[in-house]
Amino acid sequence: MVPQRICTQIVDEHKQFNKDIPQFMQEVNLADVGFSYHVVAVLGSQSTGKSTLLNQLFGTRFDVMDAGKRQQTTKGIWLSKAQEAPILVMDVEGTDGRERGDDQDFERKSALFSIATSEVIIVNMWEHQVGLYQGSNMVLLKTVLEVHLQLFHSKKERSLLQFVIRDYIGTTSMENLSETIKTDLTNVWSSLSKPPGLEESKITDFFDLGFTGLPHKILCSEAFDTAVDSLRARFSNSDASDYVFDPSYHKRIPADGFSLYTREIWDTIENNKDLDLPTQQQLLAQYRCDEIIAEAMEPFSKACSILQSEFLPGNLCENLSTRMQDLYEQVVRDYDRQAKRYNHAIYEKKKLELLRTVDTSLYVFFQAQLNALQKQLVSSFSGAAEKFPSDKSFKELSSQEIEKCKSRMQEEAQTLMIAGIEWDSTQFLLKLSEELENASTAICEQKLFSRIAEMRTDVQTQIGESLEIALQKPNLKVWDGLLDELSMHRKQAEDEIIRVFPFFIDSTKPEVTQTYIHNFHKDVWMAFRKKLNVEMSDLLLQQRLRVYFEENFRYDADGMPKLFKKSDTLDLDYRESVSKSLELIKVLSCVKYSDGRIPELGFDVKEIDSSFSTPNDFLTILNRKRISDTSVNLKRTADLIYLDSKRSVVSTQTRIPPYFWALLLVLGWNEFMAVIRNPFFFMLLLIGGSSVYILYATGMIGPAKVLANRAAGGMVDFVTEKVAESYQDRSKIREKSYSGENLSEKTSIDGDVEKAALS
Ligand SMILES: Nc1nc2c(ncn2[C@@H]2O[C@H](COP(=O)(O)OP(=O)(O)OP(=O)(O)O)[C@@H](O)[C@H]2O)c(=O)[nH]1
Repeated sequence: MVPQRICTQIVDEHKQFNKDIPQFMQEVNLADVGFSYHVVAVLGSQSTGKSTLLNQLFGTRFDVMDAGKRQQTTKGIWLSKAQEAPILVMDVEGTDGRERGDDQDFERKSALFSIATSEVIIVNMWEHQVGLYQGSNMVLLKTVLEVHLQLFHSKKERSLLQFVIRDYIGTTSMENLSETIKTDLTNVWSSLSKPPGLEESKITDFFDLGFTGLPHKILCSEAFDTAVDSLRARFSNSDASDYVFDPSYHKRIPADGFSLYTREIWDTIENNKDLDLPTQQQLLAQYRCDEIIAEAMEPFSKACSILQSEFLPGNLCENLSTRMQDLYEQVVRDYDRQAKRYNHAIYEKKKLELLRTVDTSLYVFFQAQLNALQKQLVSSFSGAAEKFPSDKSFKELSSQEIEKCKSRMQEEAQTLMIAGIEWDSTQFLLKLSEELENASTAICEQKLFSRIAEMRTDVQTQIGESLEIALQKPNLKVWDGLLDELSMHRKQAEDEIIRVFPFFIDSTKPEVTQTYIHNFHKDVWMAFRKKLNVEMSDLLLQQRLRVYFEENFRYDADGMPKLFKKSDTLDLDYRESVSKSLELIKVLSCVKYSDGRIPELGFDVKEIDSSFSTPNDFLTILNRKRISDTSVNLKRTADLIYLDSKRSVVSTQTRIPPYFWALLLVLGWNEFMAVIRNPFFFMLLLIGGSSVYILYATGMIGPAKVLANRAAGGMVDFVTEKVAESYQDRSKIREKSYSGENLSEKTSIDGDVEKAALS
């Protein structure tokens, strides 16, 4: 354990203030006692037993002069703590010291310092000094009191001047001695130059005066001890009637500010400035309050950092309200505990500053929490709004949901409010409201758009299919049906929009609905027009025109294929079909009714393209050049088809003339009848016919033909070989017989070979 330091030099003999006083205050356990301490100082001539008295009175251990010498012991101002009471005791260098000669600067400054900082000033003097102007320190007191009066008149602080008469013999009563001192003091006081308004003031307006006599310490030691004991009781027993520490004497400087306060006073005295104690106290209060705020803010800032680290972006922090309240209360408690003792106005002012800082720090969390909540509420609102039933008013459901979200926000803001701080949550509510409205509008529009897009897709799909079907087999009234169908779909969609809109949009604004209908018409028409461009591409158009031409040229009204027997019929049909096809090109070139009416678009074509001046421009598919090109191409295609048909007619007429069939019947009549009448041939014909039919029915006619061809080929080879062999044999016989052959035999063989070969 560190031994308690008994005393320290608060101001050394070189007038330097000790910087270790705060540490000293800690060591003597006075740093945290607040106002519960007292300050006593002793003034008096050198070697008048001041230190001896203090040591015996308060249990201090100030240096005491060796009895054999007569020289100064106490240098500067020493500070110690009374052994059994929270009293700071200052032992001040004696006045009139020969060591300093005529330099009275230090004794004046130390005396001023003692009066400015102490509640009780013990003025130590020998009995024989009483009545002496110099010896009783009256000169010093005059100077000190004059300055004191200048400084204290506004504050009206009081102190006790406790005169201790040493070596009091008792021959002169204490009353007489005290009266003498009072008279001297009054004289001194009256001779002071007083500040304006204090001309009539008395010394007793500022000082209480006390007088005590102490017997000779060495000669009457017992009496001395008894007198000191009774004097000590006056310093320690707060219940005693003559207790010296009247509350009005206290300088109202908390113990933790004692060092700073006394240093400031010493600096001011040392620099010969006017000692403005109230200002000093305010400065001290400001300084200390700032220090206390810094101390209180340290744990607060740490706790805020921890809290901040727990604050994940977008997430709500649990128990935030309680934690903020705790932080707030803690920092205020920490501040109040120490700062409350200082100048009240400064304390209040600094507290406001502290609260502002705390407010700003905590407001960040308040803001973050409400922002996170806002995000969550907007997100949950969007989720709920997406699922709103489509048969109920979106606006109504949305308003209800928005109100719920706002109430939740209000509730949270209220919960986060800290007692002592007023935060305005209006802006958060407004922002939330705005975000929710935006989200609501966006979802509403998106739902509406998707509903309209659905309708548009339906219409486009249906009309697209119809268009494809119609153009696959076009006719001269191809647009009539399509336009009627388009008109019907548009009407249905329009009715649906009028039915659905009030669920989403304020029904009191019909112009909004009309805008949507208008746009819908435009979109459908544009999609229809786009589809037309695809379906009326050159390739598809040529194909379709060719089909149309062929339909007219090669098929009759019932859809049956025509059999051209005469060229003149073919020519007539060709001319008619070409004419119809050219007319179809004209019909297809522009989307309008067959009676020439232009369909109602429902919008201005300039909205689509400013180059369009009339609906006709928008509805025209084939311009004049395309009509011309398409007509030329069609003519070429038609010509080819015509030539093909013509060739077919000619070949049919030239290949098998009808008389051939008649001749065949006449010439082959007998053979035909012979086959019919002969059962064997008839059976053979029947079997052969059936076989051919079966082969035909089973699709084996092809393979059978191949087999037959191969078999026939093999047979021909075989017969050819045999005939060749036979010719070789006969040549040999001819060579042998040389003669004996006749012409008739040769002719007969040749005929056989030829037959065989032929067969
Ligand atoms: N006659 C007399 N002498 C005393 C008394 N008390 C102390 N002394 C003696 O006076 C001398 C000075 O005592 P200190 O207590 O050192 O006096 P001081 O006033 O503190 O001296 P400085 O600090 O040097 O001014 C010592 O030798 C003491 O023994 C007393 O009551 N009467």
